[in-house]
Formats: sequence, C-alpha cells, structure tokens
Amino acid sequence: MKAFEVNFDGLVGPTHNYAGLSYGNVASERHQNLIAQPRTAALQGLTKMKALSDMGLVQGLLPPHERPHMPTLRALGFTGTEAQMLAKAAQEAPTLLSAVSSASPMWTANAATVSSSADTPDRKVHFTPANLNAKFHRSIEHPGTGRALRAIFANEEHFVVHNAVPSCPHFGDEGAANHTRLCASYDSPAVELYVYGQIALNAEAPRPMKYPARQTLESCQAIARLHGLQEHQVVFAQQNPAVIDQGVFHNDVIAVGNRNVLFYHEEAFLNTDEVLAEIDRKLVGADLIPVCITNDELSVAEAIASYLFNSQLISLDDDNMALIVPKECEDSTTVRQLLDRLVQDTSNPINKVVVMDLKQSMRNGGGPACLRLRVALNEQEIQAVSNCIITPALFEDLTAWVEKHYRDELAQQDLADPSLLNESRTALDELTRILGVGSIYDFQHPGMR
Ligand SMILES: N=C(N)NCCC[C@H](NC(=O)CCC(=O)O)C(=O)O
Repeated sequence: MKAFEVNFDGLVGPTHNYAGLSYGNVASERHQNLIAQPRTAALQGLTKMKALSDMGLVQGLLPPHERPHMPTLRALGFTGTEAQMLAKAAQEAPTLLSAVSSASPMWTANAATVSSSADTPDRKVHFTPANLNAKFHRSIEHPGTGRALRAIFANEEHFVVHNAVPSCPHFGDEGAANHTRLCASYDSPAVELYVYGQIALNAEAPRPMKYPARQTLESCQAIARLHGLQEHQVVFAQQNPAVIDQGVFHNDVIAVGNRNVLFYHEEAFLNTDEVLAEIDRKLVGADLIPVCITNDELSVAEAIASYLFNSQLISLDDDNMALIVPKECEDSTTVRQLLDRLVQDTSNPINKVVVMDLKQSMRNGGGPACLRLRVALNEQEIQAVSNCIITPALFEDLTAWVEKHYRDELAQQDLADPSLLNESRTALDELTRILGVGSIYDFQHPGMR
C-alpha cells in the first residue's frame, strides 16, 4: 500500500521566550534574555506547515504544552495561590520559572522516535516519547507528548504509543533528532539509523569533553527493542564527539536523510566509512546515496551558523527531492554557492531549495527539521489519524487563533505575570476544541493543576 511521509510540526506555544536554558546549544545561549515574539514565532511555524501542505505533502501538527507548568512548580515545593507561586518562583528561582515556561515542545523532532508499520513485527506504527532528560525544561515534556500522541494516534489497530524509556542519564533520549529512517520508498522496510553521543555504561568509550552528549547508545538500543526491530534493520552510529563540543547538540544539526539519500557533513559521524557500508548493506531495494559535504566546502562552524543540515529533505515525487532550508542559509555566500552546486549535481535527486523564515525558533537553536516529527504512514493509517492534519480551513482557524491569543512580545520578567498563565490556558482550551483532541491538558482536569 502506498505510504507517505507525514510531518507533524510543533505549533509554537504562547510562552515562546529566550531563557538560555540549553548549554551546548550555542544559539540558545547566545540569545538569552532577548525579547521574544510569540505571535510571529507561531505564524512563522504555521507558514511552514502551509507551504509544505501546498507542495502536496500531508502535513500534521502537534499541539503546544501548557506552560507555565504549575504541577511542576508544585512538585518543586511552591505553594499558595497560583499568583503567589509564580511570584515566589520569579523571586527565588527565576531559572526554574523560565524552565517550566519554555515553549520547547515546539521542536517535535525531539518529541518521539517513530518506527513505521513497514518495519515493525506487528505491522503497527510505534512511538516512544523522548525522555529529554539532559535538560530540566525538556525533561517535563514526555508525559504531555505521550498524551497528545495517544489523542492523535488513538486507533489501536494501527498505532502503539510506548512510555518514555527510564528517565536517567544512562538512557538519555532526544527522539527523532537522532534517528533517520532510510528506505527505498516509504512503504518499504527501512534501515533505522540511530545516532548516539556516548555509551553511558562504558567510561572508556569516546565522548565529548566540553558539552553534554544528550543521546546514549543504551537508549537507542532500548527503543529498537521496544519497537521490535531486528539486527538487520538497525544501524547504531556514534556522533563525532568533536562536533558535539563545537555545538552540534543533535545529529540533525549536521545530517539529514530521506528515503535512500543521506546528506551529511564529513565530520558528522565517528567511523563514517563503516557506518555508510553497514547502511548500504542493510538497505533493501535501493543503494544508499551519500551526499557528503567536506570541511573544505563548509566548516562545522558555518554549518552550525547556517543550520544547513537542519533542513527538511522531502520527496516531491519518486525522483525529485527538495531541501527546505532556513533563511540563515541565504545569508552565507558559501552556503548559497554550495546549494547551487547541489541542485545542479545530477548524481543526487536534490533539485530544489525552498527558503523559510523561522528566525524566532532559530534563535533558540530550532531550524526547519527541529520543528517536525516525521511519521511514515500508509493510506489506511492516514485515514486512522484522528485529527491534527492541516487543511486550508484548519490553517485559517489556527492563524486566527494565534492572532487572537498570542502576545506580540515576551520578556523573562513577563513569565511571572498571572495573566500570561490565564491567557495561555484560555488559548489552549480553545485549541483542544479546534483540533478535537479532547482534554489533554492538566489544567482541564480539576485537581490536577
Ligand atoms: N535539533 C533539534 N532537533 N531540536 C532543537 C531543540 C532546541 C532546544 N532549545 C531550547 O530548548 C532553548 C530554550 C531556551 O534557551 O529558552 C534544545 O536545546 O533542546
């Protein structure tokens, strides 16, 4: 049965802000305390969703999480009325308030790891929400992600949503940002490439010296087991620790794959030749097309600044692919020239470049690929998705909803404002009705606030 890659983009939440929470993510650190523009951020995200939908792709979305997350503040010992809790957190622990207010669930490449039904023994699509335990503000996402996934992929005949793997450093998991499904076509069995930053249980193994390696081999193996994958279906590859130390905090900042094409920087992996040979050996029905960018063509620093590899690589039809690149790629002459050469080179199927302005998200280290969770679905499975697929009407409704509820600007000190909490809840309550996902938020259940 014909299958498609459906991108589920994260809808940017009303509390989008710049808190500098992600050590090792240079953009997040650099833009700490900048005034954010939540409305513009959400509209930029919606514009990307609409553009892909207009290109003929099936486009989905995942709803924002409730932020500030008051149950987390309560769990951390803040008491009293909600206004008192916010005031106390702002005064005594402003970083905690920023963390529980982050709109980070927008980066749905980190929401979960997904194996398609063509890969799994029970012929169901399997999802494992990522525990994201490397950063506190992201570690509180997985329960909400699980709830949203269970609301959207509710049909148990087709979908299985697991719990996150144990939330501890040994099992650090950042989801699909470190996972690529390489295949002949979306309906054929894939080689699932899992990229890890360190082997947690082996102190002798290579690991970065400066910045954290967020993904472990142990979590990759656990997820492959949960999804029922066999040895011939998976490749576990180590990310080059040297690039993590330069700010490549996820593999999707230095490599992107689609079908049988892997577009990557020569510094991306340790033991690149072995990794490529293993993928090629395990890939059924097609040869791997590696598209390598060398250091001479583009330095790692330029790759991080432009976010070239955080592009979405999408299929336009069976033979043609497009790169959806962030606007920052246009600002670099080197990257522009590289892209020109890439689309003219007939040895790879990439022959179109689409530029998207995602500056609001980019300033937190989130490019086009960070904003989407890829789910390969066949026609029957697409029919079974309960909601959250972009149509022209839903796009209009969501645009109007953002215009109505989002603030133009948000600074760190605004996070303590009780009216921001109320505005966010009003907005999200209405959103659950627009999307038809049911009451997925804690605040919608009396007693769970
Ligand atoms: N590469 C992918 N797939 N995702 C990008 C995630 C960016 C996110 N930034 C942040 O969480 C910054 C939030 C702040 O500083 O306010 C992170 O570091 O986890």
